[in-house]
Amino acid sequence: MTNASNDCTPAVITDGFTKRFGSITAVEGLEMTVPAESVYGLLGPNGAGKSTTIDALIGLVHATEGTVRILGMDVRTSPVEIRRRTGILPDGFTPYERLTGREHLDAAARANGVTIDTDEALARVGLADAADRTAGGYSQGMSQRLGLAMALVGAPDLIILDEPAAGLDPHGIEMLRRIVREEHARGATVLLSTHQLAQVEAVCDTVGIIDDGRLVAEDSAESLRRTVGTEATLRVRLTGSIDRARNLLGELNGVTGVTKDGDVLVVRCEAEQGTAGVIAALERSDVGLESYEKSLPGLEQVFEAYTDEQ
Ligand SMILES: Nc1ncnc2c1ncn2[C@@H]1O[C@H](COP(=O)(O)OP(=O)(O)OP(=O)(O)O)[C@@H](O)[C@H]1O
Repeated sequence: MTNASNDCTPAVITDGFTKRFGSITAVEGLEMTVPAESVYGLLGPNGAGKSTTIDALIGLVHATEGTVRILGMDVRTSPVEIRRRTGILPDGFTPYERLTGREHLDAAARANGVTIDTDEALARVGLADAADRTAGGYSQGMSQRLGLAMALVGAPDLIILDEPAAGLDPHGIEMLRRIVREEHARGATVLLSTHQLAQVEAVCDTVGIIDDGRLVAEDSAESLRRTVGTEATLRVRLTGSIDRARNLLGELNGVTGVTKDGDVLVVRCEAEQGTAGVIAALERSDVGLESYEKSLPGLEQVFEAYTDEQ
């Protein structure tokens, strides 16, 4: 399959994409750009418009207004070529009950005009032992694993995963993350849609946040974190006097607040760099530093800042 790394055309561009269902506007004027070779997380609360957007990318719904381009091609005029170069795990994937896992993969390979090592493809998603069982007897997590294996058939340039962690146990989630990283490393673009922040935090380098049908933020995960502040927090345990430590740190440069939370001292610093000074000051003093935990702004704060979650 064509390697997407040959050019830097964005893997997905939507221009003013709007989708209405009767009087309901599911998505409005979406301007989304998924850079080539990125791992892009489309994040949003329930009903935000994620699935409608993904459905438009994969040709399941047609735009009421605007355009959608995948790998440089318009979804309306090049559906076959786009389909050939794109792997899809749809939301709530359900396999054919009467076909085995192996038969599903063989069918996907035939449809893509490629030959694959079916055993290896099934082993990669942890289904080696269930290869010859009919999928009607698969659990939700096993079905999801099969859907993922089908999305990877033919080493597509763009892999679109809608709520890929649904039904997966912790081992399955670890497998999913490993596979996303491996596909990214071979040059594929991965677009995953989810309302689970942990999935995005773990693998995505670029994030789009959709809320109420509109893209409210899109940037690198790092830049988005910076928009909600650089403040770092230390939670410190001491063997000595917590009040003495509080007085000591209150005077320190770069410290914006010192409070008590039970027997834990909570120290807020302007930036991460300031935390080293706090630790050094505590170590030099006689307050007996026992342990500390550091936390930085995460995507959770970004998500809260950009969406009006109730
Ligand atoms: N076929 C449809 N007919 C009518 N309304 C629809 C249809 N599909 C989606 N909608 C509406 O469009 C809005 C966006 O729905 P969508 O499924 O795209 O959200 P989502 O972000 O994927 O949500 P979730 O995380 O809950 O899956 C919702 O208000 C939904 O009710």
